[in-house]
This record gives sequence, structure tokens and C-alpha cells, in this order.
Amino acid sequence: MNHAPRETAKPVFKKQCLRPTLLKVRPAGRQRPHGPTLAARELSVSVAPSAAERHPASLARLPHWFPPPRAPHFRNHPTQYRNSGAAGTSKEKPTMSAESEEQKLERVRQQVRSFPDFPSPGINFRDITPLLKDPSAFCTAMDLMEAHVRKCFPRVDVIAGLDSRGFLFGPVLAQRLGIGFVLIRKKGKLPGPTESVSYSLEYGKAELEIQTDAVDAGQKVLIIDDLLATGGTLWAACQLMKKKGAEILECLVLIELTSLRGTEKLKSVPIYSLLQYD
Ligand SMILES: O=P(O)(O)OC[C@H]1O[C@H](OP(=O)(O)OP(=O)(O)O)[C@H](O)[C@@H]1O
Ligand SMILES: Nc1ncnc2[nH]cnc12
Repeated sequence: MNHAPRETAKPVFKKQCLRPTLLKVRPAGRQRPHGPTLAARELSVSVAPSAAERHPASLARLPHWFPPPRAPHFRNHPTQYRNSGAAGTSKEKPTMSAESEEQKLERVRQQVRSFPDFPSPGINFRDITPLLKDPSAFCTAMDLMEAHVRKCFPRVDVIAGLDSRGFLFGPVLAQRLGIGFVLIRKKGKLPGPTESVSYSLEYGKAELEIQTDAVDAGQKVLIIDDLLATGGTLWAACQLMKKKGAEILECLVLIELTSLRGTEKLKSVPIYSLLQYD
């Protein structure tokens, strides 16, 4: 199967936000110690307040639980990466103008490369390693995911990431939202009591597992992975979440291979992808 890159630069929200955008404004008593910037005040919305409300002790750790959304005007500017050794080597030119969403998506897309016939003939492998090597583009991808989640879901209790490339995005997103991350792993990797589901891949078969205590019944869960192909992996993850009685808000992926029709396999589960390829 050959998936030629398609030059669309719009995120696809397959089954759209099921709710209207309900943005919670940070209550007055919960400003960060140094006070928010103007832009942060304007963007002072969070999916996490309910988590802090449910765990009052965590309010003492607000900077960790409530990472402020960064000001869009300064995002992706090379000087933003003060702690990054790579900042000085970025090929990106400094710019003072805000990028459009399409421009951001395009920069992310440029850091995904293709390897035909890997890992087997007919598979066009979408390789995200250049994106991970580019802190600016990776940050932009996370900005886009974060903005989407904040806009669409007033409350998310936990992010569940898929083994293994879902682990590259899930914990970063969870940190930004101030919520927890749980692992959905391939069989035999998790200690203690687990529950499992088997599934088929674009190139093989596998079994997914979750620790029995990873999520509670009724929790609102967002499932994240790098890529949606046939949908087998995300389908299995959804089965695990349903077994646990969790509420699946959405499956969020960086890349969707549209010709493989994974969304059909996932039926009623909302899917959101930043980049699409045939
Ligand atoms: O939609 P599907 O057809 O199920 O395929 C998508 C899955 O395949 C890849 O993972 P893989 O199992 O190759 O594992 P890896 O992330 O450890 O490389 C990818 O990261 C997704 O998890
Ligand atoms: N074509 C593909 N590229 C990268 N990861 C994949 N996982 C399943 N199909 C894939």
C-alpha cells in the first residue's frame, strides 16, 4: 500500500466536538504567583480546574497543575527555547508575526517523512522522528493539540497513551493540561493486575493491556496516539476503556491515514487528527 503525502493543512475533527465550547475562566483566587501575562489572562482557560477542585491539596502545586497556555505571539519564536540547546541551531527564521493555524500545521507536516516499504512491502511508513528532533515544530504540534483539547472539552480527567509512540505525545499533553497520564501497553509490559484486548494492525496482530487501577469508572478519558491507520489499535484501546467503565471523550492523533478508513472501525468514537495523508 502506498500512501502518497497529501498537501492538506487542516486538522480533521471527524465527529466534531460533541459539546459546545465551554471555557472555564480561572477563578480569581487561583492566579499564578507572579500574575498572568495579558495574553495568558485572555487565554486563562483550563480543562483541569475540576481536578484541582477534587483534590484541594493539589492547589498548593498550582504551577504544576495549571500550566498556563503560552501567549500565541511568542510561540515558536526561537528565543522561546531558552533552555534548549537546539534553539541556536533552529533553521527557522525569527518572526514577530503570529502564524496562522495552517502555517503551524504545515511546519509540523514538514517534519514528518515517509519511508516506502517499511516495515514490509507496500507500507509507506510515516516517520515522526524529525518532528521530535525539532523542538519548535514539536512544540507547535503540542500547542495545536492543547488548544484543541482546551477548546472542545471543559473537563478531561486523564490522558491514556498508546504503546509506544503515543507515549511521546501523551505525557506532554497531560502535563500541559495539568492532568494525569496512563499507559496502554502491548501485552506483558505492565506489572500487577491487568486487563487486555487483542486487535489487528496494518502489519500484524497484537494485544493491548491496561493496569486494572489505571482509570476509574466514569472518568473522562482522552486517548492519544501518533497515528491512525486501520484503527485496530485505537479500537482495542477503546474496548479497554469501555471495560473499565470510563467515558471516552475522543481519540486524538497526530496523523491519520485516511485511505485505511480507521474512523469507520471506530464508529461512534470522535477522532481528531492534526495531519491527514491518503
Ligand atoms: O490504526 P492501526 O492500524 O492500528 O495502526 C496504528 C498503530 O500502529 C503503530 O504502532 P505500532 O503497533 O507499530 O507500535 P509502535 O508505536 O511501538 O511502533 C502506530 O503507532 C499506532 O499505534
Ligand atoms: N504507515 C504507517 N506509518 C507509521 N506508523 C504506522 N502504524 C501503522 N501504519 C503506519
